[in-house]
Amino acid sequence: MTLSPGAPRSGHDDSPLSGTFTERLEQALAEELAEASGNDSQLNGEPSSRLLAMNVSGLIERPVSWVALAGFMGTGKSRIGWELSRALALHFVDTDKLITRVVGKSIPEVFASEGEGFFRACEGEVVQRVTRLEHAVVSLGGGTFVHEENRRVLLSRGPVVVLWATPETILARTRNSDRPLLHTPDPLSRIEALMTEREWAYRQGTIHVNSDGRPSEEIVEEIIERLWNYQDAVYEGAFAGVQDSYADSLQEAERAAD
Ligand SMILES: Nc1ncnc2c1ncn2[C@@H]1O[C@H](COP(=O)(O)OP(=O)(O)OP(=O)(O)O)[C@@H](O)[C@H]1O
Ligand SMILES: O=C(O)C1=C[C@@H](O)[C@@H](O)[C@H](O)C1
Ligand SMILES: [Mg+2]
Repeated sequence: MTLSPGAPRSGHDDSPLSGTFTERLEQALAEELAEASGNDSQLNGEPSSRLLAMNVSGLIERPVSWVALAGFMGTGKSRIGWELSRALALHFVDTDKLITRVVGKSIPEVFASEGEGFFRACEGEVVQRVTRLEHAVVSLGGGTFVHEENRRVLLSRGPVVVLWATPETILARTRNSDRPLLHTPDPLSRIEALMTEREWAYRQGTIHVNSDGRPSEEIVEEIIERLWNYQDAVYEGAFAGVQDSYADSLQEAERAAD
């Protein structure tokens, strides 16, 4: 192992990056944000919906300025997250991509050479960092939200949208891909077993959206609508809280005057 999250790097490796994990993370994050903000080509030539958040008067109106996407592999976190970030005119960060940039290896290579534990430690560091960002859509890895501390940090930062799909859809979307946990002779059974193991954790998300058999634009639209509802509820709750404390202080003042 040439790099440990949170600790100085030792030895030599072939990555163009250098320094401690934290330094490399900062550099990778800067590169990632710069690349994503200047690059709409990930939409495969489709017109950018980047300005959807801008109303006729030119003001940006969005329900939230930070949101994370969680869920099982292949539910569409990376793709939908990117499209959502364009629609809300927010930065986009994909934690899997960020880790591969920091470590200088693909995810299967990291699993093979450093082990899954190392990858999970990287995820923990990255979660701590991306929850300090402003104006961002953060797409997580499939296992990130399963870890309790990650869940706690993410849910205290902002809404976490969980995408869902059936095992069959997940299999179709991840077939021939490089997800190391699905490198098995019977990936469908592996997906079903992992899903059963993890479902309770995904259920802790703020908003749940089905991604099965639906075009990405429809999913993005539903997420935005649900985020507006979420924001309304947050405001109403906060306003009710203000009203409650105002009523309490009035009662207190009345009692004091008696
Ligand atoms: N709504 C959709 N309809 C059709 N294909 C989709 C949809 N959403 C995602 N895909 C495709 O499915 C594949 C997997 O999607 P994506 O990489 O976004 O999943 P993910 O949730 O980020 O997976 P991982 O947890 O492994 O990172 C990609 O090829 C993507 O283009
Ligand atoms: O579900 C998981 O545990 C994973 C999902 C991917 O996003 C990657 O983070 C990695 O392949 C592990
Ligand atoms: Mg992804």
